[in-house]
Amino acid sequence: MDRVQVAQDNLVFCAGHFMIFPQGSEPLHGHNYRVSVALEGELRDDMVMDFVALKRLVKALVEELDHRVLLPAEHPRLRLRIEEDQVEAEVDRKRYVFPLEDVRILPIPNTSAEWLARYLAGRLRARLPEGLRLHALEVEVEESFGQRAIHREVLHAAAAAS
Ligand SMILES: Nc1nc2c(c(=O)[nH]1)N=C([C@H](O)[C@H](O)COP(=O)(O)OP(=O)(O)OP(=O)(O)O)CN2
Repeated sequence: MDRVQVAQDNLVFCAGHFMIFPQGSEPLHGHNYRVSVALEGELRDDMVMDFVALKRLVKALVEELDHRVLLPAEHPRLRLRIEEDQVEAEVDRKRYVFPLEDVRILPIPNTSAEWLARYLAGRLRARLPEGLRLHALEVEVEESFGQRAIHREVLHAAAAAS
């Protein structure tokens, strides 16, 4: 089994967010997130996957999040209301209103680095080309220097065997 990894300087996104903790929510703030992706599997045409194609896929995913405010759709204390081109986000006693085009509403319960890594892994998995012989996929999201979450998925046996 072999492993490839892409972790280039351009696989970054600058985004605003706030974590919602049991005791309250953080102030809105931003990070320059860095993303890296690793794939493990058998060789096909002498590669696990072509770096060029993998970089292109990951870059497209991070660009969707770049320069946006990230809001988790699945947190039980966050109420999101979309009216025309505005999003109102209410958590506890805080209320924000953002232009809809400036936000990404994500299907996750919180915008922790862990959930962002899982979210990106799911998006990437759905876009991987057919026919790769992959065993595992790993996405790392670094929120700030030395502070990162890594999500690893063992891929379905059928995908690995194909
Ligand atoms: N396991 C996790 N812990 C925390 C996460 C996370 O995503 N996963 N996120 C946060 C906050 O979002 C926060 O932005 C990071 O907190 P903190 O390190 O305090 O903030 P800074 O990046 O500004 O770091 P300093 O060292 O204080 O400058 C918290 N925990």
